[in-house]
Amino acid sequence: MTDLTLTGVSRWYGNVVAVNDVTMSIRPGVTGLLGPNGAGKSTLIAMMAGFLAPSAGDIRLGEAPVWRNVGAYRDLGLVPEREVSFSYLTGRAFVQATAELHRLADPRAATARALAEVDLVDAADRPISTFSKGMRQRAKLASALVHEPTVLLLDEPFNGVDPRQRMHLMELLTRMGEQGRTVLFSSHILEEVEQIARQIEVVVSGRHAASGDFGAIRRLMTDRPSHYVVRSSDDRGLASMLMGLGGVRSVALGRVGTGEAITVEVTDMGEFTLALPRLARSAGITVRELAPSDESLESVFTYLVQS
Ligand SMILES: Nc1ncnc2c1ncn2[C@@H]1O[C@H](COP(=O)(O)OP(=O)(O)OP(=O)(O)O)[C@@H](O)[C@H]1O
Repeated sequence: MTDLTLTGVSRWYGNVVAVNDVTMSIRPGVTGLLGPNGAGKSTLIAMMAGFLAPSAGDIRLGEAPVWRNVGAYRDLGLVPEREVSFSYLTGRAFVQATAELHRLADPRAATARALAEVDLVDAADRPISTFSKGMRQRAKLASALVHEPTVLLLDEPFNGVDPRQRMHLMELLTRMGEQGRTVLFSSHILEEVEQIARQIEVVVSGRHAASGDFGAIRRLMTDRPSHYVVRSSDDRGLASMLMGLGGVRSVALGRVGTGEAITVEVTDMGEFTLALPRLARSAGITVRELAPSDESLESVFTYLVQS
């Protein structure tokens, strides 16, 4: 019942394909949705929460579709990235308004329980405008939890939150996962995801690029050969030298995109990206471009090692 299943989900805005044919399952426990800015994380989360219709494909909570299904909304809680618009409200009034919107039997009691759950009881009667960023995130979390959803979706919950509050928020999410909830949060920072997510789903350029625990994703990235496109002041000279370089499996010269370039298949990208500039410099060749040649796991790996 608490599994969220996405099948062939795409979403486009005019000509922009924000999410491209994503199929994945989110299970109980904490899952991290990792990807660089603009990867499509917010769009995916809005669709999973039933706030945005997929342009194609299907999202289900258990057996039930989430789009236009009031029953599914009762099981879903969303912590959006944007700030609370009504920050003149107290934390309590804000959370209670959500409880009333859900038509809960006892909105006051539900509000008190949600505020206690996120540790916001002492500050609950202050306006949200006086809260720190971390406290505002917790107020949004209380509002998302007030109807006790089984699935909790959080869009960049750690953005701008100071380290102490971040730890606090991480503990809260871990606890929610341990309670058997399905918790999914997005982030563009690997170490955040690594710290609390049992499962990591990587999205890059709208595509589902990798899935697994942190170790599995690392292995996936490093075990397979990667392809690079290299452009330089002397492609022919550089290509012949690259053939003798450790970790290089094949070298080809030819047309790539709008011009000539070297395409290199490497088995050890770490060694290759260190050795290439040295080799070029020793021969007086200028490297103009070094880029992964496709949009899939290579670029994810480049992204992962950069962050
Ligand atoms: N309402 C919209 N209209 C047009 N394009 C949009 C809209 N919302 C998102 N996009 C585009 O869709 C792509 C994915 O955006 P999205 O916000 O889902 O990514 P993201 O991974 O959440 O990024 P960020 O971390 O920067 O918020 C981007 O290219 C973005 O510019």
